[in-house]
Amino acid sequence: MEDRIISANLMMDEHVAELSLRPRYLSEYIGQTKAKENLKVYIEAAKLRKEALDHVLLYGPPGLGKTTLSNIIANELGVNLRTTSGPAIERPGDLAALLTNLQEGDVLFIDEIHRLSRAVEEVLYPAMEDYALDIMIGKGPSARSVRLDLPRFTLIGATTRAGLLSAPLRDRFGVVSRLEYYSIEELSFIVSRTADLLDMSIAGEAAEEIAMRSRGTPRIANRLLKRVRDFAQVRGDGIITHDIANAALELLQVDPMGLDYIDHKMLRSMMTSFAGRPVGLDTLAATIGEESQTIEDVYEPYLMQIGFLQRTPRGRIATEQAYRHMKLPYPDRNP
Ligand SMILES: Nc1ncnc2c1ncn2[C@@H]1O[C@H](COP(=O)(O)OP(=O)(O)OP(=O)(O)O)[C@@H](O)[C@H]1O
Ligand SMILES: [Mg+2]
Repeated sequence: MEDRIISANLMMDEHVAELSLRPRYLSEYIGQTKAKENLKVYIEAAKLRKEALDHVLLYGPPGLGKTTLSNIIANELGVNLRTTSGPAIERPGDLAALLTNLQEGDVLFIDEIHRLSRAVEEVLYPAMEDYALDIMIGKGPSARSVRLDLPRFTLIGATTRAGLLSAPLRDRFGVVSRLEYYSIEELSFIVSRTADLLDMSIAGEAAEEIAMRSRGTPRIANRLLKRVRDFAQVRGDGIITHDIANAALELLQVDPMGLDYIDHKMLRSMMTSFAGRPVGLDTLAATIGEESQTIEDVYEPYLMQIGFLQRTPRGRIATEQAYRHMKLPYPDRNP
């Protein structure tokens, strides 16, 4: 799954490239109007009052710009950003060390915050609520708890799976923003912006073509653009025309809706092997040889977003639109 060109997850060799493409200020951050407008007000207010920004939870599918947005928030506030992730904080002491090293107003960014252990989470509650750290001194009957004051800081948590967050943790975020898939227009803009940054020459229609096949995800758009550029340099004169973009995307086996062979395999199997009847997640997973979790987290959200797949109480079904896309006859359920 990881070598799918349309995977929204970060690939091994993309870390450095992404750094240079990340917008640094809200004004450069394309789309996500709702989240952006809200944050703009909160950031402005925090700066006016010279207070730390309320804790922020960002959630949504991979590659939509959660990490980017956290960087921007710290930038706009003009404070330091410390970055860590749920799995990296193994013991409560690790978190305590991070917290005591913060300065007034700093942002602590915890990626994959749904993966924090219970014990670590418990340290986080008083830290978020009262800017305090409760530590135990000594052992056995003489042990006592001491409360340490922490600087006023902002926690930004990011997760692709908000449903896995415990209620007490979720409740402690004052600002909760859900990132949405991007429109074709927004993605075209992102593609053009990236092309500019990388000194590429690209036609408007080519940018739009790449945008249409990027599954609403900037990370995928940027990746497709780079692969199309390779093609333009080898097969053409380096300029990305609409024809070159189409030919390259064809070769990369990303169809006009951004679906690849695994999406096709899954849809075709629902349409033929199961003849359009509702299919349970596990059955579907076994049939196409993928894990249920992967289907649920990675393939399904986009297929549902574009109206190709529906979840019903009895299982997953492909919609009429999906049949049309796959050029298969839609089973008539009301003969
Ligand atoms: N609004 C945007 N405008 C322009 N580029 C963007 C935007 N959002 C994301 N990008 C680009 O997409 C890439 C991926 O974004 P980012 O790493 O922030 O996603 P993420 O939501 O943190 O993903 P993950 O869930 O994998 O951590 C960035 O390198 C950036 O270049
Ligand atoms: Mg991220």
